[in-house]
Amino acid sequence: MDKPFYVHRFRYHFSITKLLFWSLLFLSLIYFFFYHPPSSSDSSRRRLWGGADWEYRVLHSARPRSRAGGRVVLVTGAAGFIGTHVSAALRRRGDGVVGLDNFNDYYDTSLKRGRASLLERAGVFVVEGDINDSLLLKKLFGLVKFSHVMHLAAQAGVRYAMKNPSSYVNSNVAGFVNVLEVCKFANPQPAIIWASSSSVYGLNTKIPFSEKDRTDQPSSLYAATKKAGEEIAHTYNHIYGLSITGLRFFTVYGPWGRPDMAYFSFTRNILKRKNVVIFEGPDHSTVARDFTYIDDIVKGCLAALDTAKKSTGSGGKKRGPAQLRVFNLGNTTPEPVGKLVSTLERLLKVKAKKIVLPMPANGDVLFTHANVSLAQRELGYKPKTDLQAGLKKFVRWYLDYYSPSGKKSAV
Ligand SMILES: O=C(O)[C@H]1O[C@H](OP(=O)(O)OP(=O)(O)OC[C@H]2O[C@@H](n3ccc(=O)[nH]c3=O)[C@H](O)[C@@H]2O)[C@H](O)[C@@H](O)[C@@H]1O
Repeated sequence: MDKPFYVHRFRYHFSITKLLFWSLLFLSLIYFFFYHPPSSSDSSRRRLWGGADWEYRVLHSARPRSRAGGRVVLVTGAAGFIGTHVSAALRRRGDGVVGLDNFNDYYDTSLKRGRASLLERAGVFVVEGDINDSLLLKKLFGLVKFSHVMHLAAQAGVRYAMKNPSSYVNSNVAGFVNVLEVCKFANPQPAIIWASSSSVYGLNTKIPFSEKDRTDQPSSLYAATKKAGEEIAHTYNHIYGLSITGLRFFTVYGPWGRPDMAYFSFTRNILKRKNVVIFEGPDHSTVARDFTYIDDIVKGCLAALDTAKKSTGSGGKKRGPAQLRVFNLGNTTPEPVGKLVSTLERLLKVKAKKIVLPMPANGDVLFTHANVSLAQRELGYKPKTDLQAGLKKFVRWYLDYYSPSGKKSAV
């Protein structure tokens, strides 16, 4: 028997509604996943900072212990290796310190979180955010009158630049410009001390490397972005009167160090009985580095900050010439990578499984050696820790940190 007319009509409407419902659901899912990736949206990034409690923590951290003449320092890359040690040292002597770090996953983020917890206990709040986030930087400068910016946030590592070139441009060029842009409008403008690198000497063969030597032959994109930073610093100093000091660090090592660096990964591999690859130069020549211990670097950073003159601009305009400096901070005693390995073997009491390979064309240079006479004259910089003594402290920290009950050592 034929169904009544209204039954057909009802079925027809029902299937149209169903079709509409599923199409809308499908379209909204496409919109959600393709146009709204949850991890990269501005709003989700912004949720990491802001609010009354957050502001209180920033202001509390920024307060110097002695109100008269205390410095107030923004340390970018504060959860990084050098950033942690410098922040802790500034706080120990009574300066106001606010840290900033994006906690990216270039290496083990739990190590970065561990460093930030140490700083937290020392009275330094590490704001989670990116140097490319202008809103965040403006907010921080709106809350706090920073006298100095210690800009240590960067994409580090020489060889990784071949794998992820854009991260170097993003952090070391765009990020640095963003920091300087905010500093130029700040009132008062802060003095800026920032991390350049020994890698700017590139293919320079004149040794030891002096600040007067040529730096126009970078051998890696990492080096090129650090060299670009030095040129950018010149521009902001020239146009806006920002006082800027660049520090060329030479292969810095020590407790709470970077797992991507040779001394750290060699230690891990030796203990795990894995191979350790030692690069050699042409005709079996040794590759050497002017390995510099973290405590010497921290002293150099603090001296650079203490001798930095004030910026001269205001309201984004230059009012007079400002200080522009570059210093080598090295150890002055290059050591072959083979000696790094034999010292670690002795300290760890384990024989390394060594493999010697020709250095691949990966941006590495054969040799670094710092002439630090300028830093000695102007900053009173005098490195005191040799490789053996420095590695001993590193190994002690490493064994403690990675022991089952570890992760408690102080900076
Ligand atoms: O001084 C600097 O400017 C730079 O120092 C280090 O760069 P690098 O000297 O290459 O430090 P490591 O990665 O620890 O390498 C040290 C030496 O070990 C060698 N190496 C590294 C890894 C490896 O598996 N085998 C090996 O022989 C490298 O060729 C290099 O000669 C840092 O990683 C950079 O961020 C920093 O800017």
